[in-house]
Amino acid sequence: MELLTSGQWQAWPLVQACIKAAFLLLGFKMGLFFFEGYQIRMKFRKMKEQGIPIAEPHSLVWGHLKMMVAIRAHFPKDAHNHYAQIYLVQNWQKFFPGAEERPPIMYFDLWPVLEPFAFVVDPAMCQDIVQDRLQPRHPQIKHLIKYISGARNLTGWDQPVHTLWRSRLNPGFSARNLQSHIPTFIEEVETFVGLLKANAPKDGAWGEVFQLLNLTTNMTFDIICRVAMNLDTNEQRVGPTELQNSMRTLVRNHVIFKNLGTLPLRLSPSWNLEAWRCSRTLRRALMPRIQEQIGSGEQAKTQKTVIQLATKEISNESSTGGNNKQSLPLDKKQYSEDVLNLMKQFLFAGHDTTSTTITWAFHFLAKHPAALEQLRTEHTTVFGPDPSTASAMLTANPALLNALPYTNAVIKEVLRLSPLAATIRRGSPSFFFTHHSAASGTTRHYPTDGFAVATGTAAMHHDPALWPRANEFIPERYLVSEGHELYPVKYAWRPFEYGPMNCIGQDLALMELRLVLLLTVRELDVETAWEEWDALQVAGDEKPPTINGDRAYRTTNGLSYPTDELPVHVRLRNP
Ligand code: HEM
Repeated sequence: MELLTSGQWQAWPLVQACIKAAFLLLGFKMGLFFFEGYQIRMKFRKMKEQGIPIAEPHSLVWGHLKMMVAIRAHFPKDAHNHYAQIYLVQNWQKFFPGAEERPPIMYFDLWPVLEPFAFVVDPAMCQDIVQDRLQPRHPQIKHLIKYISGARNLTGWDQPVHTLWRSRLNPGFSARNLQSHIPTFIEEVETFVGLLKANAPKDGAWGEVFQLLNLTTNMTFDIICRVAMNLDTNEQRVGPTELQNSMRTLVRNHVIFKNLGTLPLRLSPSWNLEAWRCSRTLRRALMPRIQEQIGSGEQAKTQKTVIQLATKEISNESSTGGNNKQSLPLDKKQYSEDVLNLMKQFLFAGHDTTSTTITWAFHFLAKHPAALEQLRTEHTTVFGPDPSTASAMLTANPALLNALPYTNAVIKEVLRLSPLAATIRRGSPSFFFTHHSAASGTTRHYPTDGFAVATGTAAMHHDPALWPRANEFIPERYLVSEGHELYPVKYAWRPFEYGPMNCIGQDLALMELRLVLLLTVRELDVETAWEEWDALQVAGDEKPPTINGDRAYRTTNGLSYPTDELPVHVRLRNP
């Protein structure tokens, strides 16, 4: 007993010292944390003193946090942050009193929630950072995909590894290879049209309301699985499979920034377990097919998959000794792991994006009957009056899909008004933007050191200085000649970004969109059906939220799903 007491007594100073050290360490860390915050606030002050436009109000305590909260209060809680960007660019005079023109960059001090952000809203300056003086992606954008695809993927790699992998993967996404997949596209889109028709009564009346995003997602998932690795999961008929469920769980819950707000999630064991479980399901479903496809690199004669073509590129690199391509020594196990990560990235980027855009296309067309009529007229002119012959004509002559200028213009306008993504690049001490102001005749340098530099695509796409009648749906913008007031400013349209890290899947997405419109709009009317939908929801006194009077707005769900995944009803046009 005595021994125990004396043992406790001896240990006590050590325990005390440890507690003291822990408190000291915590205090030191807290000190560093607040010092970092103070430095950031002061940096903004200094920039303002140097004449760089800084949005107001900027306070020493809150930075721009209060301003952002006030802007967000204009919109429903689940509205995408694109609306805050658009609000800023359309009301810039409020935030930059005294400025002669809309600043080309908007700097935001959101510490401690996010690191300092620089939103570039000038198309030429965006080009500078993504193309002319290409800067690497910022860790935040790499973090977005981390829980789906790890660190080794096209978003994770910097130069020169990125360049090498792009050259291996580009053939699979080339227009030529995609054309060879036209029969696959047609088959999947016809299934989609069949499922839409199943929701339309035979007598030409409107059918029951349903959520369109579910059908578009199944279709785009089927297409990307087949094009990338010849995997036919048949989500449209038998889905959602475990594979798609796991991918959708990851997209819904695990595509997050690394910031203070997401810290509780990132520390949560159940959240991490969910990510791990989904990744395990994806590996089990995809790896056997990947290994099979790597082994059959040379075999497929027509309709080559992305994996087969990448493997072929690699064998060409080895046979030419890797020459000027900075080829990496190929470790087969590592190669399969890299391909797995890439396939997960393609499945993610290749289904959610296009499916969301398709829902927006139907939304805008339903609201603009004149544009819808013109679209139908173009399809009839090119493919003849009988809609049921379009698929056969296209199979015989895939180039017809490129002969639809109005359809293209509609898709471009949909992507302008509802862009999905942008890029974030790393700022650096040596990278300054230079901008000449036509209003003041002055040239100014804008710093990027310590900033996450984002292209403000949603803001630019709605900027009245770049797009006359910016909020209106006008496909004709892309059809007028240079000199016309609607003629687009160069590089102002950037839904797929530009430069060596632009969207690898843009041709695939555009083909899917064209084909869906071609095979749908002459067969069916697709209309949003909010009244029916709202009547089915749990009744409450609160009126459902809207933006600019519209029930359909971009939400924070997925990449920017429309509200309630766009409830629609459909009817046959030729019952
Ligand atoms: C409407 C549809 C789509 C939109 C709006 C879109 C948009 C974008 C944007 C803006 C980027 C650039 C991000 C950055 O620079 O950080 C990007 C990159 C990427 N997209 Fe898409 N995308 C679409 C469809 C697709 C499809 C169908 C695929 C198919 C696999 C795909 C795969 C990718 C990949 C892999 C990257 C990274 C490219 C690289 O780093 O080299 N996307 N996309």
